[in-house]
Amino acid sequence: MSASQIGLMGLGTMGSALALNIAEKGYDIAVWNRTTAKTKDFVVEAGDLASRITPCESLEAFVNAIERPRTIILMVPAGAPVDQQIADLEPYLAPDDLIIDAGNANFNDTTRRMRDVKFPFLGVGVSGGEEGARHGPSIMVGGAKENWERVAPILKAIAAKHEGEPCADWMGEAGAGHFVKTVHNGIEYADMQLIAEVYGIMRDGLGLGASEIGDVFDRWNEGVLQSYLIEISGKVAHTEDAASGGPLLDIIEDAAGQKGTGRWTAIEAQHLASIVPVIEAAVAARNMSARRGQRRDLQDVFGAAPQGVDSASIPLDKLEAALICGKILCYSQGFDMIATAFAQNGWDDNLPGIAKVWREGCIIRSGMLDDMATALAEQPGRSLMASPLFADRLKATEGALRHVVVTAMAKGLPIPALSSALAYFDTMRTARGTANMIQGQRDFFGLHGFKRLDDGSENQHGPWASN
Ligand SMILES: NC(=O)C1=CN([C@@H]2O[C@H](COP(=O)(O)OP(=O)(O)OC[C@H]3O[C@@H](n4cnc5c(N)ncnc54)[C@H](OP(=O)(O)O)[C@@H]3O)[C@@H](O)[C@H]2O)C=CC1
Ligand SMILES: O=C(CO)[C@H](O)[C@H](O)COP(=O)(O)O
Repeated sequence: MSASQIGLMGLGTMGSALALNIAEKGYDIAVWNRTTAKTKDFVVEAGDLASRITPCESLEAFVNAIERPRTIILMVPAGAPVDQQIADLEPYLAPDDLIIDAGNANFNDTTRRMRDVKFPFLGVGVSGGEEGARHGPSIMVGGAKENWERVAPILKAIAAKHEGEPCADWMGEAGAGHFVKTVHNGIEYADMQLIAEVYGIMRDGLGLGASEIGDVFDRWNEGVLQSYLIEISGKVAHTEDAASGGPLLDIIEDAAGQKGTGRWTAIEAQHLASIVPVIEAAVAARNMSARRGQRRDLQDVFGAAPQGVDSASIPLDKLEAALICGKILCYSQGFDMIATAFAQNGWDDNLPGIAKVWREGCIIRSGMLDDMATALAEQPGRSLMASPLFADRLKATEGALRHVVVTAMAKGLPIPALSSALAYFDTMRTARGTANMIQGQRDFFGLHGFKRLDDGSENQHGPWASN
């Protein structure tokens, strides 16, 4: 067989799907996996595509199977496995061979590797789960532009397409690709949490069954909320469990797992002094979900909080509008965070380009992202919330969000992300805030100084009243 055009290491869920996608697009690919048995199984399961795949049992054979200058994709867990794979490859590589880390790396690690790895290196975020990797993911590339240009044809070929346009693009230098993927995942957490909260309102407040809730999500998926996450939420709610004969959703433990990318977004937001409270609320909510024992204990102490809500008091169209409002606010926070990080890192940001790459293939793909790409292009440097289209949508839905938050909170239904979205909106649309009190307190106890509004003078102090 002639040399493969590309190599891929790590034939897990994502790597094997990506390798098949690459082969299907007409590229010859060499593959290697730590556990050799999986490599053998993979080729058997590749069917007709096996003719384009060169399975390798040793790293040396793998590297030698790839045409030079080589391109090698790593699809292994973040952290030490990536460093280990790079170190193991090093003795076999030539100086112009390109390594692509396509896993969910922490962008700080990617920036470090970009500096320390002796070979051209790209940090690439891939989203879409197994199905996306197999048939067209969203691909966010970071690193030197000339390295992106080396692999752009193949990455664009395997990416999802929006009206023919590939959802794969260069996000910027260094760790920019993995940074954008991290914020994507932060938004993914927030979007999922907002959906889970309206599910909770329907289940515990309105007393709807799983299948009825599935119908609601199906209907919403025909409107402004059309998205992959709403679509799969409908499917999850409709699924019956053969063993119990009831909805599968009802017997799934209410403790969410997490691999850490949402947490990375929240941590990075704090480093940047960026404002992503809905994402932070979603990460906290996953953490709270995992404390099942503590929640049971506190329910014993205080009694169960959720009370039924009169169905007339939260009509489903208001709930839909509240979700639309919360979603716009959380995406707005995510885009603001990317803009802040890119400015601090000296990377050129292209927020409309990022929204375009997210339109198809990724977990947060939705109709709304197309509108966001347009809105962000119309007003560069301005928050999505202030764009004419989304300002109008916020004005049209803000009342519903307020109504749902007030009603749900009055009944003790937990809605950390929805309520945080509303608090963010109210804070950010209030020109005269309350931090003058904090500045007064800081100066009172620590002489930290304040700025006067009347004459603009800085670093002013009391005197403060003594009683
Ligand atoms: N699953 C998903 O939906 C998505 C995952 N990702 C990211 O893609 C990457 C891979 O995830 P996924 O395919 O789900 O993971 P899997 O657990 O399915 O597969 C992991 C792969 O990495 C290999 N591996 C694990 N540890 C090491 C190591 N120390 N050295 C060498 N190889 C190792 C495994 O080999 P072996 O067979 O020997 O165990 C296996 O091939 C991760 O970074 C993940 O965060 C990104 C987007 C979506
Ligand atoms: O990157 C992804 C999708 O974009 C992965 O599915 C991600 O690993 C899911 O994250 P978590 O396990 O933390 O929910």
